[in-house]
Amino acid sequence: MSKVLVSDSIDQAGIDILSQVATVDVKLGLKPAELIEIIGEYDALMIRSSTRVTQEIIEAGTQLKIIGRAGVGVDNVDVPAATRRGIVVVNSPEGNTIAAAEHALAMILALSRHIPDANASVKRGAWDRNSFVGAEVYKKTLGVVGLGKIGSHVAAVAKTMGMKLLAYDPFISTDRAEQLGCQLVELDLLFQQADYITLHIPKTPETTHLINATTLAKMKPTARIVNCARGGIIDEVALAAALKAGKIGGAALDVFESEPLGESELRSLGKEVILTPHLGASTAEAQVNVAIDVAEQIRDVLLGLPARSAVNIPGLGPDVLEELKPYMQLAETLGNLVGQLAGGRVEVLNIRLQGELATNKSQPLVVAALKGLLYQALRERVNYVNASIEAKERGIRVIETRDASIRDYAGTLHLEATGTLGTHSVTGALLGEREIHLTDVDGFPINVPPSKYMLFTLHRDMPGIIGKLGSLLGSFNVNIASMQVGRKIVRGDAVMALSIDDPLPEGILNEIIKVPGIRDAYTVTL
Ligand SMILES: NC(=O)C1=CN([C@@H]2O[C@H](COP(=O)(O)OP(=O)(O)OC[C@H]3O[C@@H](n4cnc5c(N)ncnc54)[C@H](O)[C@@H]3O)[C@@H](O)[C@H]2O)C=CC1
Ligand SMILES: O=C(O)CCC(=O)C(=O)O
Repeated sequence: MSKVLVSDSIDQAGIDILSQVATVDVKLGLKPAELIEIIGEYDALMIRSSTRVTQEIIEAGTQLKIIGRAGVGVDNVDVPAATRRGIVVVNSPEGNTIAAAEHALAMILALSRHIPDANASVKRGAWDRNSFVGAEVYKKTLGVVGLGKIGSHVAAVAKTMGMKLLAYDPFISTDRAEQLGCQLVELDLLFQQADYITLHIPKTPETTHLINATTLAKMKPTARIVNCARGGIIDEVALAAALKAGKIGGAALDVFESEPLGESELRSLGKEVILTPHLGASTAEAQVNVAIDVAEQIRDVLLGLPARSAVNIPGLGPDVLEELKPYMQLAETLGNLVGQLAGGRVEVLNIRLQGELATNKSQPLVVAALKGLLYQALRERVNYVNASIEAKERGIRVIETRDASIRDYAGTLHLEATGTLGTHSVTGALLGEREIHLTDVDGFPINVPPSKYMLFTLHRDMPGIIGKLGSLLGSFNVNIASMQVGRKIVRGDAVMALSIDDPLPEGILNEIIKVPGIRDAYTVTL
């Protein structure tokens, strides 16, 4: 049975799902060295934001197949290191969207009405109504930086509170922003005009210290800034200095450059600063959502199925996956077949995506073809995560072409592999919605479903040759399940594709190519 380690606190709903397929160990608060010590025993690791999954931990996780982050941000996982090792990293892109958006909105209102400090003063026994005069958000301008899932929900709710909305997100269309009632503007304008600024962007090299002394200086002296996205997007030293100097009006932070927050000037500031300990996703509802979402994906991967929200498999979102699944199988089979026909070391793989596959959405098929191509060399070590990297490291040049104009099938895939032993090609299509068919081998038209064991010959189309090959195989006790010849002209060159019930016995290929008229023979196992 598989083993899963849960190293951060996860809702029981997730543990119950994992327990259907694995032994689950919940070990909270492990030190990095302790995690390194035990991770080698586990097939999967499930975390929230406290565990830092470093390259060292990933390298010690020799059995790891999947790392599941019960939340959105995977910045606590060394994703490139996991990708290199073929480990799938999954998250829950939507499970805590509402929770995080509501926390940001709560921060905006709490800052405006000084709720935390007013509450603390009453609890201390005071009744001070003068120190906590607030400001209304109605008709004020909210600047939303990052109009993704969380930013969009914040914008939608803020709109209903009567706020004017500005947004900055270079990857969002003006139409989408307008639908949300936001005016898309440049960042400088947003900084200059906003009364409230709320950050909903990932932490990347471009967004690190996006809020710094220079950008803070552009804001209104009354501006209040909220960060429920990621620590490090704000330069905390510069923020504390700006608040002290009255250059901005207030700040509410849920996330910090280093967590837990250590010594910080921010702690010493007054009611203009609100600090929460990374609570954005901490609602009962969100924790059930993310735990179920990620546990289901871990369960699926441990059962050999694909994950729906893998962050390190390019272009393989749930909708794409559903649509492409049968074609992924086709691409992988063709990759495996052409790799075996080519033999030797493949140097160039030409992939032609035809018909309905001639769109950019078909990119995962290229990865699937590479996975198939590398299967003979790497077996289970190659997967959708690392296939492209492995191909690159082996110096395989991948050339993709797209051609929308075919007639016989909705979509076909054509793979041509050139290696140290020559060039071979295969084409395949789906019959109905799922049945894989080979429609061409080395330029000869055929129409056969692939089978586990196959034999291909290149021969001269002449009387008696099929009988001779049949007798030879019979003398080696090889049972033929089906056979088809593909030729372009009568009595010219031809290809024979045979499905056989068992692997071809050792040495028989040499006998086959001695049959007069047969020029070459290849055996493959799919
Ligand atoms: N405090 C907490 O507990 C939680 C924090 N988060 C964090 O909230 C952030 C947003 O999450 P989602 O809305 O789910 O992500 P998302 O991916 O749906 O949206 C992010 C948006 O940021 C935009 N963006 C990327 N780079 C940008 C840049 N340089 N400038 C402006 N916009 C940029 C993207 O185009 C996208 O629209 C993430 O950092 C996530 O980790 C998420 C959940 C809980
Ligand atoms: O797991 C948590 O509570 C943190 C959530 C978070 O920051 C995220 O989902 O990106």
